[in-house]
Amino acid sequence: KDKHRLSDDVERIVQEHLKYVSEDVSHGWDLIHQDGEMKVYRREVEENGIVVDPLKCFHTIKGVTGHELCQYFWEFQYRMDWETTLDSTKIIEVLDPDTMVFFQVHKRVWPAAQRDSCFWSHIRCISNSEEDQPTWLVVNYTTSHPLAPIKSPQVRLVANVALICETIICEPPLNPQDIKRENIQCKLTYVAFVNPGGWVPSAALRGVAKREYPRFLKRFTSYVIEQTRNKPILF
Ligand SMILES: O=S(=O)(CCO)c1ccc(-c2ccc(C3CCCC3)c([C@@H]3C[C@@H]3c3ccccn3)c2)cc1
Repeated sequence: KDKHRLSDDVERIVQEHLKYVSEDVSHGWDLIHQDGEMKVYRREVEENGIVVDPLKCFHTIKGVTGHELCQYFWEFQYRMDWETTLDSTKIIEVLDPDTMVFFQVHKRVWPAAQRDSCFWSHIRCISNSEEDQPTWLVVNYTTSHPLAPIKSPQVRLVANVALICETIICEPPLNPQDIKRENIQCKLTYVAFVNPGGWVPSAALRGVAKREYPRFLKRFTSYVIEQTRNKPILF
């Protein structure tokens, strides 16, 4: 793999997420939303009076693979089909076939000032030998970039987000070619560390997060189920 200027950062953050994903949420996390298989947890954390609550979501989605979920989350061309909280998104640099930098303007959430964000976004397949299916992940991590100048009144968000997906084959048929969508499901873990980048009233931001994250995850997963329904399975 040819290295690029962010290769070491990407490697470090991916390894951090792989360590963190299995940490349990039994201590210090509040279950803020449950809808069927979807469980959304949050820890209340403030840094210099700014709410930076970590968010962790676990979900099991039937009929799609982790590769499919990560592909639709990472690929740029689908972004505005499922993302309803953005005014715009654009790729500003491609670092390698699995890593790009994008710039986004988020819809304004009154009373906060409008936020924009600049992330490197990396997709990766981690094939753990003993398991039958690999783990797929996408990490979105804030980076600065000359083509994403900070322009007031917009406030630059700081975020570290990961979508980590395991694929499970239920009652695998003897011949792998015969696997159907009803035989597969995906265990998804979504973690988001978002610092709004400037002061937002705590109660308002906590209310927005509590409403928007579950909505965002439900909309995204429903979108992927719909898009993949009649397509060949992408393992
Ligand atoms: O998964 S991603 O990487 C998908 C990239 O397209 C991602 C998701 C969400 C955000 C995000 C951006 C802004 C805000 C706030 C901060 C002040 C005013 C807006 C929030 C707060 C938590 C609430 C929120 C949660 C979900 C969706 C929108 N709003 C979240 C950033 C990246």
